[in-house]
Amino acid sequence: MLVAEQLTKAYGRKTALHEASFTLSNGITGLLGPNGAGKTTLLRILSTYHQPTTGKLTLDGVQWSRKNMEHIRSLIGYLPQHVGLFPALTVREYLSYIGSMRGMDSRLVKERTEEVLHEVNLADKAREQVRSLSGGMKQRLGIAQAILHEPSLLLVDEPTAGLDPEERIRFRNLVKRLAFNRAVLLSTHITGDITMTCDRVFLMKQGRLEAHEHVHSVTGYASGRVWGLYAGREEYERLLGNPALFITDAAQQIGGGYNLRIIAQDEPCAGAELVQPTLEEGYMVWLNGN
Ligand SMILES: Nc1ncnc2c1ncn2[C@@H]1O[C@H](COP(=O)(O)OP(=O)(O)OP(=O)(O)O)[C@@H](O)[C@H]1O
Repeated sequence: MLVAEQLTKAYGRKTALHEASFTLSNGITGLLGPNGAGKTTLLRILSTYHQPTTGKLTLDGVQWSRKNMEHIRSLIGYLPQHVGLFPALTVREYLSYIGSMRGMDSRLVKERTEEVLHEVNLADKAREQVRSLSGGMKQRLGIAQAILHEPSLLLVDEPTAGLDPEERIRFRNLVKRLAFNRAVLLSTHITGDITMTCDRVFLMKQGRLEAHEHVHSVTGYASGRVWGLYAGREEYERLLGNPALFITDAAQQIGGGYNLRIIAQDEPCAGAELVQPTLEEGYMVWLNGN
């Protein structure tokens, strides 16, 4: 378990993270926030890449310090937004290289390489060059390098951006499986990834972190404010022009009309009915401070 107390990070005069306190236990915690909210800063601190300006971190009972950083690093796996994958190596060579760079025993590297190749479903690609892999396979190889040393904390930064739907689902299931016996922090802009995989959610805005024990409590921000309505083209256009409304979905129906979902304080027009909000709608209400 990771315990963070009052973590702050300043880049010169810019405070990118303000006194964040939270715990991470087994399972997946989603990290959601707009561009510039401080998500990558937080992940870089937790991956030991950056030092916090102030604050305290404890992982599996061990308090972080310069002296025990090597031990702490052995407990953490990190898949950054852009992972350097050495295109000319084969998949197996790449994992062996990462293992030896981490100072793992060579027999253990061999053993773990075969295990993780199966875990991420790349065993049949072991002899292929990294450059020949698809985007989704590269992301799975990124996860393989992150779990090679069996970390208890796995940090994943925007893993499914750019993946096709099948690879996205495959990736979600992989991370879900990995979270049975470790804590995973998953930063993403895709609310669907969080709804499908996460137990808890951290919301971040302007460097401030708000921890939610359940995805439902974020959804709750939009409770009583999301309206469903079937509208014809003209009415849809009229509603689009109303700045007090926020249309979150407009699925076109076979008859030519639209099934709209609208965030609004009050009934946006006659016939609209309150509907169950989604995580995305709860997040939008939270983000705009309503
Ligand atoms: N090395 C740095 N030096 C100065 N400011 C930085 C540095 N890294 C990040 N920042 C600033 O800190 C803030 C948080 O940035 P960060 O990259 O952590 O946000 P983010 O939530 O990950 O954004 P995105 O979703 O766009 O990746 C931003 O205002 C950014 O400009």
